[in-house]
Amino acid sequence: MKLKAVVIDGELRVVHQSGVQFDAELPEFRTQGGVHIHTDRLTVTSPVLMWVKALDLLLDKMKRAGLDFSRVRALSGSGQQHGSVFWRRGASETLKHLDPDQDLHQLLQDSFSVSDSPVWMDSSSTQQCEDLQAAAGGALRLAEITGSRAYERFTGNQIAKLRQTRAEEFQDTEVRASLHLHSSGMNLLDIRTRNWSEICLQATAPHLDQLLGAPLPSTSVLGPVSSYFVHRYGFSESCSVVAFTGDNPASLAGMRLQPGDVAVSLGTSDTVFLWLQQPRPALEGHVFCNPVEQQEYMALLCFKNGSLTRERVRNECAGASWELFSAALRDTPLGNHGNIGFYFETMEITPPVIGVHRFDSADCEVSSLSPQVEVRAVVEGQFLSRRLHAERLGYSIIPGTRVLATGGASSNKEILQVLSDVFNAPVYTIDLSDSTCLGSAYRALHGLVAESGASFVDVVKKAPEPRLVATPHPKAKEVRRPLYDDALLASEAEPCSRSLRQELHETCPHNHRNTFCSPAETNTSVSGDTLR
Ligand SMILES: Nc1ncnc2c1ncn2[C@@H]1O[C@H](COP(=O)(O)OP(=O)(O)O)[C@@H](O)[C@H]1O
Ligand SMILES: O=C(CO)[C@@H](O)[C@H](O)COP(=O)(O)O
Repeated sequence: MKLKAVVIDGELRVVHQSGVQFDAELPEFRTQGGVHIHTDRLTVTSPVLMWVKALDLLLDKMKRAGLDFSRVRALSGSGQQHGSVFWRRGASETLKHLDPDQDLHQLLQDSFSVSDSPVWMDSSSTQQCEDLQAAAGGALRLAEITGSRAYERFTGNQIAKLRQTRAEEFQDTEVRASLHLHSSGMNLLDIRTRNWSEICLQATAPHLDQLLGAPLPSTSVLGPVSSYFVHRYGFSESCSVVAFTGDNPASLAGMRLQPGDVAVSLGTSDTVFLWLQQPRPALEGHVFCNPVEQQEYMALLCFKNGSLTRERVRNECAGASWELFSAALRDTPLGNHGNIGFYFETMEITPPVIGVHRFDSADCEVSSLSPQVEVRAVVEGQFLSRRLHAERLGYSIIPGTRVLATGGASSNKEILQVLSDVFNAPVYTIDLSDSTCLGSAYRALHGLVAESGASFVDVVKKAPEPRLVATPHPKAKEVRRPLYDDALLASEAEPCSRSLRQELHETCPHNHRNTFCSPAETNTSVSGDTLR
């Protein structure tokens, strides 16, 4: 987990990159993977001052590297979606008078009413989610309004939890705002009107709209950069700040998604997302407002047990080395001789289940697999699940489909080969594994000209095309069927958790037990006009 920056020039070339790793460079906050997992295993937070201090360190690094801040014409950014920051009363006054001789983390040390910000991995607001769904007329109705049923990590439910469980801190809070401005991940925004939903506001906290302010289009220029950054780092007074967004929407911009593409982000979380023209919210997954086309949308699935699970298996089965992890993938065959696993080490988001289950080639649940087989089992199991859920969301893999991979693990060729084989489609990457940062830079550039009507596509047309990095093995198609069969068989095996079995079984609307329904049969393929 890092705070990262990318600077591009007018030709869209990357001219500077820097990063600050939370665990290693800010050890005083004692985080693991940038977070604290609390003893209930549901509450997951990050120290808010760690993020502020990381910004100090990042800007200092950029300055030391000789970046001429005075040439930066616009900046934008993105953050993990759903990280909630609670400012203390008086913070807006403090922000107006920042002394450029001091670090931000010193200046802002008393400016937050909650020192541990709930992050995207938090699952502790189930009660508030249930209350919100009841107030909205049910989970599906809430999904129709906000694009998602109630999710624990969404900011609205975190605000409701703070109000109910820590009334004093809530009263001491001045502006309740997510660190980023991607409002559709809050369970508060009506994704069609693009304004706050009255029902959701009322159910979350009275008069919340007055505290949140009006939601803004994502191309909005918020104003010039603060005088603190002008004096401390030498930014130009005319440098524009363009509205920030969530990391996944920024990544959609950075990869310049095209019709029929599916993006698979392998960051801390694994996410799968698509460009949508018409929202079709469902009980699973999310529909967000599109970050680059104001009238359009994006669909997203989020999987919590992604990189951290692969890391755990790497540490236990591959001597903590990605090279050995990759070698294990190279040395084991596609399909893993029928060995497969489901690794939901913490409460998963998609599907909402917990537990680790390994199955051998005879579909018997086993307590362990050999190290190499375990490595392939985790990666195949994860990608199998990503594909199953993407198809449920309406995604169909057709000739010409590209899988665009991004995020830290997309630098691993062997992992991308498994992705290509399981999706039976070619995998592409962009040169920078950090499409979120690149997308934020592209959005900053677009923000400068959006008012004059220039489209995002036009602004970024000179950007380099994604590179082909993996094509499916000729046998991928044949192997895919037993893979899916395995998944469905596994779903029937004892003592697999009931909800997991149900979850996998529901994948097939025809109630087939031991065979996988082809996408054509499922009647959920996306028509040409739903994908851009
Ligand atoms: N060579 C590699 N093989 C597989 N995974 C990797 C490799 N290098 C980094 N990663 C994974 O990438 C993850 C970080 O991805 P990143 O996109 O930087 O995350 P975030 O944006 O969430 O901070 C780490 O958790 C790590 O497990
Ligand atoms: O919760 C979600 C998406 O809804 C996550 O995707 C977070 O946005 C965290 O992203 P990474 O840190 O894994 O990129």
